[in-house]
Amino acid sequence: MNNSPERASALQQFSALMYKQFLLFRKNKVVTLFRLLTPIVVMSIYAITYSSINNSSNNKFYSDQSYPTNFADQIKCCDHVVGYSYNNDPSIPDIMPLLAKTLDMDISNFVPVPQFYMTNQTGLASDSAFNRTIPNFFATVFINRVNSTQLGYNLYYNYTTPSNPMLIAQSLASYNNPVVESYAGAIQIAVEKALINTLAQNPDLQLTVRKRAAPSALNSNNFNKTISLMLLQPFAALFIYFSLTFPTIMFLNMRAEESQRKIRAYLKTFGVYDEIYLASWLLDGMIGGFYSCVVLLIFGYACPGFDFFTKTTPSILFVVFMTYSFAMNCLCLLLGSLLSTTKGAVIISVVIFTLGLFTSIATCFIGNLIYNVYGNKYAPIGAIISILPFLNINKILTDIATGATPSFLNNPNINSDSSSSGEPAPNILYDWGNFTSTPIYDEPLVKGASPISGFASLNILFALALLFLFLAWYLDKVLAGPFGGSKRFDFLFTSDYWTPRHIPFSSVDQHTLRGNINSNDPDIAQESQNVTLENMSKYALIIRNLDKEFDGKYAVNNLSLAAENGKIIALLGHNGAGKTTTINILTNQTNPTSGTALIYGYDCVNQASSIHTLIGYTPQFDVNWPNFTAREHLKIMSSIKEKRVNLEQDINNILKQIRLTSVADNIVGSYSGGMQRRLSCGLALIGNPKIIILDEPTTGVDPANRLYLWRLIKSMKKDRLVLLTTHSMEEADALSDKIAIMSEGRLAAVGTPTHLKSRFSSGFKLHIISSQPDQAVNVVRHYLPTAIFDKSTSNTLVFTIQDIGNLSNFLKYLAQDATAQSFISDWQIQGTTIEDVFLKVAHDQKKHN
Ligand SMILES: Nc1ncnc2c1ncn2[C@@H]1O[C@H](COP(=O)(O)OP(=O)(O)OP(=O)(O)O)[C@@H](O)[C@H]1O
Repeated sequence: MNNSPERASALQQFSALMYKQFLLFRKNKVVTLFRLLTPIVVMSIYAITYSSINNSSNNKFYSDQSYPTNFADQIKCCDHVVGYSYNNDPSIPDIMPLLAKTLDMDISNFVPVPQFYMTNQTGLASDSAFNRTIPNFFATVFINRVNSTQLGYNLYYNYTTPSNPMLIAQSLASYNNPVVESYAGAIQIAVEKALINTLAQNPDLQLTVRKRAAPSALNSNNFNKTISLMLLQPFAALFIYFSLTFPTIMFLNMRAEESQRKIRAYLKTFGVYDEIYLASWLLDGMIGGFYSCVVLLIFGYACPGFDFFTKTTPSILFVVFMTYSFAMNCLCLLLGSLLSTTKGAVIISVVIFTLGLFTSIATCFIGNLIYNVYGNKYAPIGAIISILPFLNINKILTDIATGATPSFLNNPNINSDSSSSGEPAPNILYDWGNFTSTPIYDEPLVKGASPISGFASLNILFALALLFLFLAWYLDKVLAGPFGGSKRFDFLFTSDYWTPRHIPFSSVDQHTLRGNINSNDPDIAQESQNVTLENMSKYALIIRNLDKEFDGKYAVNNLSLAAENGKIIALLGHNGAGKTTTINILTNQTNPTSGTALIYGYDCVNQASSIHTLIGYTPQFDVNWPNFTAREHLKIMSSIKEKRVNLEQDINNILKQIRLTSVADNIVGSYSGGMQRRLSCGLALIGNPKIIILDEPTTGVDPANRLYLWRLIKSMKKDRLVLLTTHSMEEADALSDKIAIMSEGRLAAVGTPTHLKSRFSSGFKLHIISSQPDQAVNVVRHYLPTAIFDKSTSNTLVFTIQDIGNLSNFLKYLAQDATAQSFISDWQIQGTTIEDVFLKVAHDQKKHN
């Protein structure tokens, strides 16, 4: 074919498919938001949780609360408010008035308690302050002189004071009642002031007291670190798993949706390279993976509490995250080749995610106990973990977490050493050396196991990713799609795959003609003879002895057919007659069991790449992306199909032909059924194909749109062959130059509409509407004695007239005789229709079988 369009290059197809991925990203807002926001939201939750736990260790209460002063009024529950006791140092009694003054209280509220409690403070705490077996105090102060320059004191207070309603309410609120403690804090400060004034021997000495975090075990140097380690070690890996896995699950659903909408199969008819199709999805997934990886690293290094990141060599994390993303994307592509529905994808997604999540949670809690599954009696579990990426990642994350954030949960030695020695902790605890060695674990807990290094697990992950990718590619070619099977399962071992066979015309003639089942039918016998070498150049389409068997049943049975350029050929047949299967063979969506189909001399099986540029195809159903516009559809499909020169101009021409120019930039989901059908026909026009195949182009279309489509189809046949299937006999009659009727996969009749009508003509049909049917029958019998009475419905009578010899006399009678007009109100004579031919052929076939 000199003027056949040039197939699009792999690069052009790739950029067209990436444009499609970009549109999916831009237009599927919900999925895109999930993919973009998941890592941000998940890591934010971690960071917020971390900082709130971390901040809670700073003592909020002591740092910003101001203390009350008028104690006497407020602590009415207590008889004496403050009890005190002191040893015999004479200066100590002077402290109490100072104390009362600072607290703005009457000295009568200060009551001495027996010396006994001074030596048995535990007893005092329980008896006085808590059980109140002695007069009711809010607080009790014990003061004693340690030496000439030091005064010591103890303060006990009661935070369950019951008789004051205010305090009851407060004490119910919490054990460490902050309000009660604020009074105690005020008393403490007052005691400190009084002691200092006493020691300084200056009662007027002004002191400013700053409240700082209370000395507490909670504020030891180690605490923040311990909390963060406790938190990080068990849960950081879980958050990372979630951030990396969830977006790939969304990715799987997008890919499955393309199969469900049959877009994948449709793209094949445009000649898309399978490898390019997979590559476009893979790149999309990897961009998503890279994005998640960057978000994780930004959070890890920018937010406090991510020792998992800051103590690990960054390149390890980058490589791990990207490899996992690669493996998951490849797994999703494999599942995408296996699954044909989004429902299936959702079910698989839930299983994957739940399994991975449980494993992640389990590894967070059991820590390095997970290593028990390597090399001892649990080894089969280890093998399963290794071959499923969403489980394997949890093992790798545990390797890193154990090394980078050694908490006491997993590795008490490392933790306690670094905190108590006072030496600064090293910046990186987990480097490539650690990553390539056996992970750190507790010997007693991991007995008899030999855990593989994180790097070894990563290698397994990578190798599996490659295997998944290969299987995705292989199954995409081999598995039965919506139009039947594609390649043989052993196609890789056939020479045709590696060195495609170009069938020369001459070889076709050497095929032995098999006797057609209807070979005694002259038209069919002639059709079989047409497909010979001499006639080969005359025909655009040659189908010769074509068979397609599904599970032992022939969908196409020994079909031979030829059609010329510049014509419309209609394939008719009942449901299941084999029309669509024939089309699927011609469009290289399924392989024939035997036989040959040639389009302009190119073999539909072995020269698929040429076939795809020669044909334009409209499937039985509208295949489209509902969120894309007509212009976007045409742009993508054009760039996939042929080498582009004037893309915009060609698109505008097609839009004009299918009358969608004014709505070209509206999304296809908003189109009516007729408009979508027009777009499907427009997609068949892409690349000025030499043969256009339309599978039921007007099914479900309203009369106005159907008329328009008829005009379009008629205009399509200029300089090309149009092959259409239809269930509308009227359509076949109006449009086609040749009709082939199929029955049970076989050719049952073939010829021009006129030829078929005359060959299968059963005569003319006479329809009479009469108020006196009996009289009408008598009149017909009189004028047309050979007419056969077919049927009567209500007052309509139908006759078949084979001998038209006396017809003119009868017509004269009907037109001129007044009596005739008195009981025959209307009449019509109709020639044989294609519907009559079809029914006759079907009837004959039934008889024959
Ligand atoms: N992938 C397949 N697997 C098994 N059987 C199939 C497959 N595709 C088609 N068939 C069978 O082959 C026969 C022909 O089907 P085909 O779809 O070609 O008929 P058709 O003439 O196009 O029917 P319709 O007018 O309903 O579209 C039917 O019996 C059908 O069930």
